Amino acid sequence: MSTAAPLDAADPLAHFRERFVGAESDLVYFDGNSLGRPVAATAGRLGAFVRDDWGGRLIRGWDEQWMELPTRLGDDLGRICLGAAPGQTAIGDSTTVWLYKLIRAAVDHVVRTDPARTEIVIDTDNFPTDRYVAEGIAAERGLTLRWIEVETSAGVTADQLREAVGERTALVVLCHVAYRAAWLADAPELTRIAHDAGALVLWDLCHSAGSVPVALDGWDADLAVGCTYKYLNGGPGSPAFGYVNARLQADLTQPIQGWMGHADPFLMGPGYAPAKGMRRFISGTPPILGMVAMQSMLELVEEAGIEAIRAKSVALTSYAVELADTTLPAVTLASPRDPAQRGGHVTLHHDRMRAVTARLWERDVIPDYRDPGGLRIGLSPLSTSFDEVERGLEAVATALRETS
Ligand SMILES: Cc1ncc(COP(=O)(O)O)c(C=O)c1O
Ligand SMILES: Nc1c(O)cccc1C(=O)C[C@H](N)C(=O)O
Repeated sequence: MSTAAPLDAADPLAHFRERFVGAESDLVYFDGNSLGRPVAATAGRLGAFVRDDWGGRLIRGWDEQWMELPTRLGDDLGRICLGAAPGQTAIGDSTTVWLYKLIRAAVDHVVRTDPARTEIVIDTDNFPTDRYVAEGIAAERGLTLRWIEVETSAGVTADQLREAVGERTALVVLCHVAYRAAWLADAPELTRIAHDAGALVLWDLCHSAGSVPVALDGWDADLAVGCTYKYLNGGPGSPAFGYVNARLQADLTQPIQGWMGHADPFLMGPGYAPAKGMRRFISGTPPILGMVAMQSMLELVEEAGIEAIRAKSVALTSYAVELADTTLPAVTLASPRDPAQRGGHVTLHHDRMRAVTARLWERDVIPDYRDPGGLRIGLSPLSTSFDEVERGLEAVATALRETS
């Protein structure tokens, strides 16, 4: 007997599902934490943009609205998902490029004011691009990386960070939700620890923006980055966002000083002079087309409310854990059992999960696989039903049996 049906019947957000492309099909989508489904309204919105804005306004669109879109939409994102007051968030580039710009800007500022601060603290299970960018900047600026060793099923704890930071620390780079195990960091506490040591902290919000409430101003975070193609459903390669706390903006110089970050881009004068505020962190022409789709999702997130979205996310991941416990005895949970320590996905471990994932994809059940032996179940709260979770875990049980 289905245990999902009463959960779907009682779910106050269940009706949002029909507002996504493909939700009517039998496909089970467990990868909303890698690429969110399109919002149905996006097709019309893109068509209207091509016809009316791009096609109708042509280059006038820049003066009329596009120049301001990176910061206007950034403010919307800040209000709806990030707990960030206006003037601190901008959209553009990729997460990787934002990481480069903001890490470089931060360490240069700290080293300028205190040359003894020559270390970037980062954990071994941080997302590869974060680690690689930090390595590159350390080599470029003669800094050292101090690694916090983290198990693949956990994240950085307060004790670990306290031990790692000190008088040498310039910057701490952390993920709010770990990409492998979904460990949810205690961001306010970890931010406080970094600040007590005199360091700045950068939060990677890729796996939390749109799924887990974030309070950048409340945490007193310094910097943050994140993508918009996961829980913000902006589409493949949609532009990322960067946040710089207002109290730091005037002190930071970002390294890609392009014309769009200039105080007066159309002056086209001889030297670079950075714009005031968040605009100085923009480099080249903003990717306007790439910002169209995420607007549909931001509207849905605002309508549902990020706290209600988190409540559904906790219910979905808890249901997945419960089904795994009862129907997959050979599988171990690689994510925190306590929902307060878990983000929006659940990782189940078994040595055969790579083969299981391949089988599932052939059957229109789409999780993803991350070494070592992790089947990742990403549950996008507005587009995922409990029924989908139940059918997906039944398919995992079948595939595990077949591969034994
Ligand atoms: C935590 C985290 N940081 C960064 C990225 C990727 O950055 P980019 O969009 O630049 O590829 C991802 C996912 O791809 C991620 O999960
Ligand atoms: N960004 C991705 C891509 O361009 C291709 C394939 C997957 C991705 C992802 O988003 C992976 C994801 N960030 C992860 O947590 O593993």
